[in-house]
Amino acid sequence: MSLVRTATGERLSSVVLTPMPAGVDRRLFEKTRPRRVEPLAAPPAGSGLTAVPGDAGPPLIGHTLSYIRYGSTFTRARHAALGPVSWCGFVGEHVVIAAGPDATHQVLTNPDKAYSQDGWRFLVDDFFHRGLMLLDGDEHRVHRRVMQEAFTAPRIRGYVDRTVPVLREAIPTWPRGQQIRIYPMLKSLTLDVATHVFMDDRSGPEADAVNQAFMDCVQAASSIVRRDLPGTRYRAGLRGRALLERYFTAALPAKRESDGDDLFAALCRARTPEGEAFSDADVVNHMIFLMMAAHDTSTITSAAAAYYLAAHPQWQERARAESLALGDGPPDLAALQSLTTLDLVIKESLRLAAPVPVVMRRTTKDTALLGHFLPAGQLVMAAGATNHHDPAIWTDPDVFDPERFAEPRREDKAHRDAWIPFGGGVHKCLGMLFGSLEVTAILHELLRHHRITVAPGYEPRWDNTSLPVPADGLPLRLERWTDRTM
Ligand code: HEM
Repeated sequence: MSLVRTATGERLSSVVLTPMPAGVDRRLFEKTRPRRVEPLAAPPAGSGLTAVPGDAGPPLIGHTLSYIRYGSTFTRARHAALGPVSWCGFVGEHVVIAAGPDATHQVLTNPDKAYSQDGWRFLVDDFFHRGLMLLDGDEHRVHRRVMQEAFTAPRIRGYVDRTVPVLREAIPTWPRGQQIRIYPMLKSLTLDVATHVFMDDRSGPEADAVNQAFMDCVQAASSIVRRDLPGTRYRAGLRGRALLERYFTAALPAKRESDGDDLFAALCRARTPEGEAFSDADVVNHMIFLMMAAHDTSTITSAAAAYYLAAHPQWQERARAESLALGDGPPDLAALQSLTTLDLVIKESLRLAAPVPVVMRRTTKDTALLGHFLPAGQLVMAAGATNHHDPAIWTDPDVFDPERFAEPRREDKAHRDAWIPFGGGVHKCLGMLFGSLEVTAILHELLRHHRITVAPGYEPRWDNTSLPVPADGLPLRLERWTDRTM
């Protein structure tokens, strides 16, 4: 795999994402359709199972580049062409795509303990080693129970109270009357929130080095060159990981003594009623993973929601009216939860632009998925974002229509796995509540100060090299909201 990635080159994704005229793009997408459908592995005789259908795609790289360019449009097309269980060539392996609510449900709930998190470890272990999402079985259960102590309602209330001042300081100063790339601005903001809320208030050169190390780890996790070679993102990521380990290890003794209300202090103190607690190494590993899990996903969600609010001014006005009605004081958890229009808009943004469109697993033994045979050691991609566009569940699935989440429609209730941006089963996102509140607080502050607009006809393009991020930084404009000049 590393050879394949080395051969394809470090900056390939930017070439793969080159904008093209719609007709050319359509023809290019046509080429990703399975040509010669082949079985993945022969089912055991007499098992009654069928082979998974699919195709490897171009030699060595398989369909990796198609996924980078088309993301969940690619997995949806595979679902339409080959059904809920198919396979394709991907990052030098063959991956099974589990698409649609029944297939994802079985993989995520994992009733036969046939799926492990090795699908993630294979991609990101060098940088997020022993993060909660990378653990399995009893070890994962114990670590999750301990970590839950840092995500109780009172703790989350405290994190929200630490988040809001960071947003109120930054967002009103964002430039108006010119095009801004909202994605990098939100990324820097959510990284500030994460350092403030998770690690306590820090500033100065050390904070900058720590933030840079996080960004290096995130970039390295999706780099095409997977070797410690000079000048590569991968080497920068390995160095970043080493710096983070040193930083958190050095800060740990003081944190263990502190009674702070940041997440780092909370993890040091976390203890289950049975007395289970984290070792020093556990706290360091979890902090590094949590910083990544928390800020990238919130950035993508707030960027997508800001775009949809800009593209749908009637929803923007409706959400703004509720935000203004809250008054000028800093909102607490209850106030943020009362913003029902933003809640609908965020849910619809998470449906249409899921920040984690697929989750990775690997089979630990031969198993069956919806009547198909999966051999042991098989890489599996549970493509939850395909469910978000299923016409059997959603009316006009490609249309932005937040009302679909409101009573009496509640289209999300059509199936347990209809809407799964936070995953499902034992690995379901532990930061779901805090992440949603953070995004709500960001949009609330944006709406209180600015009107958000977007150029007519603009369509976001997503780079799916790792989590989907706007390929062009998502150009929007901020105006004074009292202006009627849109
Ligand atoms: C909109 C924001 C977010 C989205 C869409 C999101 C999505 C996800 C998804 C899909 C998973 C499941 C991965 C899997 O099954 O393999 C996950 C796991 C996780 N997330 Fe989030 N996440 C978000 C925000 C956050 C935040 C803010 C935090 C922490 C403060 C967080 C912490 C975690 C943790 C610890 C796990 C691993 C859980 C486990 O393995 O038991 N996430 N997230």
